[in-house]
Amino acid sequence: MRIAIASDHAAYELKAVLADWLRGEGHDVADLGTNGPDSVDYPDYGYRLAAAVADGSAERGIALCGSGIGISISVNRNPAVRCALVSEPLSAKLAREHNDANAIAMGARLTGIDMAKACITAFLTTDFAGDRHARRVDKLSHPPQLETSR
Ligand SMILES: O=C(CO)[C@H](O)[C@H](O)[C@H](O)COP(=O)(O)O
Repeated sequence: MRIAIASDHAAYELKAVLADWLRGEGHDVADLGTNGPDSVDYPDYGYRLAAAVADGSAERGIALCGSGIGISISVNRNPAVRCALVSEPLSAKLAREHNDANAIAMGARLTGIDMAKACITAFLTTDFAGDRHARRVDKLSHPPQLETSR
């Protein structure tokens, strides 16, 4: 599978471990940075990851920061991406089955390597269940217009 992976400085070491592991599993991995400990801003990497998923160059995205929160928020600013913040495999499985998530986010300061691998395995091997969930996911692409303040 074509997978894009990106992180801020808080998660670059976890990203490197996961990218190597995914390549060893036979996946085509695009590492979108960052690649060192220098402090960077998670939205820059979240937006980059989201663009790769949205334009189809990646089928799935994996976003990492210290908690997973900031980068998941930034990835989800792209309307073509449904990014689930997960910390255990059942959530990753449900994100696929019920939400057709095309990205997951995790926190390197909260989630260890083995747990991150278990989440990714569930994310990559679970199909979308469709049916009633398809109706709901479709609504995510058509949010109501928000009233503008006067
Ligand atoms: O966005 C986050 C929290 O919501 C991430 O955990 C960031 O990695 C974190 O904020 C970075 O913090 P730092 O003190 O600049 O390393």
